[in-house]
Amino acid sequence: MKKLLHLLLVGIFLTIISCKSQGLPESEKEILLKLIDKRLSVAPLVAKSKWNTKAPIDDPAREKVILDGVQAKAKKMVVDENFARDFFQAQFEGGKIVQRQLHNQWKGENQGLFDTSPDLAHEVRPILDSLTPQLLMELKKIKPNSCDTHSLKKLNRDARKIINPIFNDQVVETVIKPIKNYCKSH
Ligand SMILES: C=C(O[C@@H]1C=C(C(=O)O)C=C[C@H]1O)C(=O)O
Repeated sequence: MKKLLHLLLVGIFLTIISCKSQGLPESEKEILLKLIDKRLSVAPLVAKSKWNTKAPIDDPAREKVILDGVQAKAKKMVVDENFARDFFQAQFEGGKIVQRQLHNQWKGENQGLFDTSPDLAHEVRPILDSLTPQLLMELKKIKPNSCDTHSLKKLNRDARKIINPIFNDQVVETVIKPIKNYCKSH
C-alpha cells in the first residue's frame, strides 16, 4: 500500500514536471517579449532619422552585416543558427513595417523635415546592436518541439499583452513567427 502511494506521488510529480516543461517557460518568455518590444520601440527613431535624411527604409547591406554577426555569435553560443537568422530577419521586417507606416502617415500629413532627428549610425543603430546579444541569450533558452497548440496560443496572447499596442497585430505576428516555427517543430 505504501509502495503504491509512493508510485502515485512519483507519477503526479512527473506529470507536473512534464506539463511545466511544455512550451516556453513563463519568465523567460516575458524577458524575450520585452526585448522584442524594446527593439521595435527603436523603429520610430529609425523612421524619423531616415525621414530627415531621405535614406531608404530597406538597407539590405546593413541587414547582411547583422545577420552574419548573429550567425557567428549563435554558433559560439550554441544557438541554432538558422533559427537565430530567421528570428533577426523577422525583427527587421517588423521594424520596417513600423517605419513604412510612419512614413506613409507623415506623407499624408505633409510633414516637412523634423527640427531634430537622431543620428542613425551614432545614436540609433548602437541601441539595436546592444540588444542583439541579449536577444540571442534568450533564444538559447527556447527548446525546439516544445510547444503544443495551447502554448502557441498563449504565446500569441502574451505577445499582444507585452508588446506595445502602438504596434499592430501584423507587426506582432511577424516578430514572433520564427519563435512559433522553431518551438512547434524542428
Ligand atoms: C533599422 C534599420 O532599418 C532596417 C531595419 C534593420 C533592423 O531592424 O536592424 C536594418 C536595416 C534596415 O533594413 C536601419 O537601417 O538601421
